[in-house]
Amino acid sequence: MAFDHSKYIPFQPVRKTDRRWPDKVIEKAPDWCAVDLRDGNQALVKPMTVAQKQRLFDLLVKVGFKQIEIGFPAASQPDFDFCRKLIEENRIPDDVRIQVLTQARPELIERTYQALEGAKRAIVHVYNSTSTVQREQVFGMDREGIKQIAVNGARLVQEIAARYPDTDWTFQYSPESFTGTELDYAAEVIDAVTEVWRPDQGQKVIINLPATVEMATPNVFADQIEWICDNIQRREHVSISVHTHNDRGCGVAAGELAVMAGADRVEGTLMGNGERTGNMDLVTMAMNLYSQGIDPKVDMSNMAEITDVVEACTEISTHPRHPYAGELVFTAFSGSHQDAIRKCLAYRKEGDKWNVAYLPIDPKDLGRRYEEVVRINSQSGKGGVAHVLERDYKISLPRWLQIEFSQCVQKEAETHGGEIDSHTIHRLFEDRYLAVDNAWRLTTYDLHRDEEGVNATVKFGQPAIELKGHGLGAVEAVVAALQDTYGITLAVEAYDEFALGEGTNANALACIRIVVDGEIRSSAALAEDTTSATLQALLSAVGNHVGAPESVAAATA
Ligand SMILES: CC(=O)SCCNC(=O)CCNC(=O)[C@H](O)C(C)(C)COP(=O)(O)OP(=O)(O)OC[C@H]1O[C@@H](n2cnc3c(N)ncnc32)[C@H](O)[C@@H]1OP(=O)(O)O
Ligand SMILES: CC(C)C(=O)C(=O)O
Repeated sequence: MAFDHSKYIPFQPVRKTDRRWPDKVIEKAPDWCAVDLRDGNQALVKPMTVAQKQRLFDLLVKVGFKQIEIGFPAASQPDFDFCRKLIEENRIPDDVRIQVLTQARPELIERTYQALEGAKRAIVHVYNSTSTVQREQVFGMDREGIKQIAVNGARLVQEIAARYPDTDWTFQYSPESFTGTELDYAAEVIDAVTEVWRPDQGQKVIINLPATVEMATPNVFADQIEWICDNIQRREHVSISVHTHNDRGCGVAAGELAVMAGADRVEGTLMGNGERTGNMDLVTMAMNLYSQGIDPKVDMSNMAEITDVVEACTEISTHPRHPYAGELVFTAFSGSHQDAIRKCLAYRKEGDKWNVAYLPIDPKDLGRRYEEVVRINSQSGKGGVAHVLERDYKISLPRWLQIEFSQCVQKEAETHGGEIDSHTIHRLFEDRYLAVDNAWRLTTYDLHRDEEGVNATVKFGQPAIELKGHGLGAVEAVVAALQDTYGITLAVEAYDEFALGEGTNANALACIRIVVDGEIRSSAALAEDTTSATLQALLSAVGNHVGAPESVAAATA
């Protein structure tokens, strides 16, 4: 059997009885390090050109990242050239520290420093694999041998740095494949490295703990981080960094739980590009903090620019459901969601804290528009349809007409499939309710009130027909005239008038529902004033039932 789960070994949980991280709450942003130009780049089908790297670097600086891993200069000429370009062309702002990666191999470390010559400040990041699988199967070495690679690398990093005293150096060590490494052994290697570097004597040191491959649930990673923080020497003198991958889809969760467990720093990439299923997504984690009222210390307000640049440099498109960044992440198609969003937005007052159902953050904060929040398809309801007409055409519908019209929109959506845009919704409304048959087009009206009510005269159609009637109000008077003239029974079930907002040609909208000879007819009309709109809506509704006015009048006579 090819699909055989029994060939996999379950991950062993960390034996821990003093777990504190589950009760912690993140209250401030960690130090961020963007590794798009290194881990992101090494995972691309087409690694970035120097020009693409420059564009992405400039974006990372603009967004506010202060530590940026720019590549693996000893591994490829473009990475080396890019490092030289940044330094020689003085393109690194004073508050930004570039970071470069190297394996713990002498020739690579030498070349790394050549790439960094002249840098004002830099992080040299050296790594070697420490996991059981790598020790046994890749390096064929025991624990001591692997530790020696780390220690030799650390020594060389320190020695060569001393040749460049004008640069402000930070050293970073990663026990690569940390998640597959026994914790006591990881601590032993880290201690051996910090014994060389002596952060307690003033050297800036970062110990980066990678989930090179995400192997367990994020709580297990948090246990590993808390354990290391509790058990390494010189903890208070080093910055503990994490670098998570997304193999199980929990890269961000692991990063967040690791911060709860004591990590000071988080490495990741914009939109999570990186090896296999990607790196920890900086956009998501930063925006998760933001949505909790925590300053993420990076500015994601121009999300369109972030996605544009990342897409252009990685040649990977953004998933429409990508948290905070995807095209559809602030869009509701479902009727009940649309209804709740519409009501919450209407309820909200200037200066209120954000508390809108179905929208974890205000889309405007990321440069998005409320227009894209409600979009209509066959899953939508009356609230959404009403919202679109209000938003785009300043047309407010009474509840009874929202119910009726949304069924018409839904039928259209079901017939054609997919989305119905706002223009089509408006056209459907016009065709179904606003269209006026010339034979029933109101030309003039005259209303006189006396003690017994209103005497109404209406003229409509071409050639003009004039009707007179009497009633308690204008509508009742015209209803009476129509009943008498056409021999119909007519009752008005509902009618509503609205003054229209700015930006429309008419000033008033009237909506009416009548029962004529036992049948329901609804209509609406736009006009200069509410009385004209109401009378026109009434004539149109009657016309829908009666047909050509003269012939019926003649037949009745
Ligand atoms: C988890 C990560 O993301 S780590 C970053 C990984 N990034 C990359 O691999 C991209 C850049 N790498 C490269 O371009 C190349 O691998 C290079 C230039 C670094 C090295 O290239 P080469 O030496 O030609 O080949 P290769 O990578 O296969 O070398 C592996 C050798 O390095 C050793 N090695 C691997 N990692 C390390 C390390 N961190 N420290 C010391 N030695 C190491 C291996 O044991 C192997 O040794 P062997 O040749 O005796 O078997
Ligand atoms: C070099 C290290 C930090 C790495 O990229 C990883 O382990 O994923």
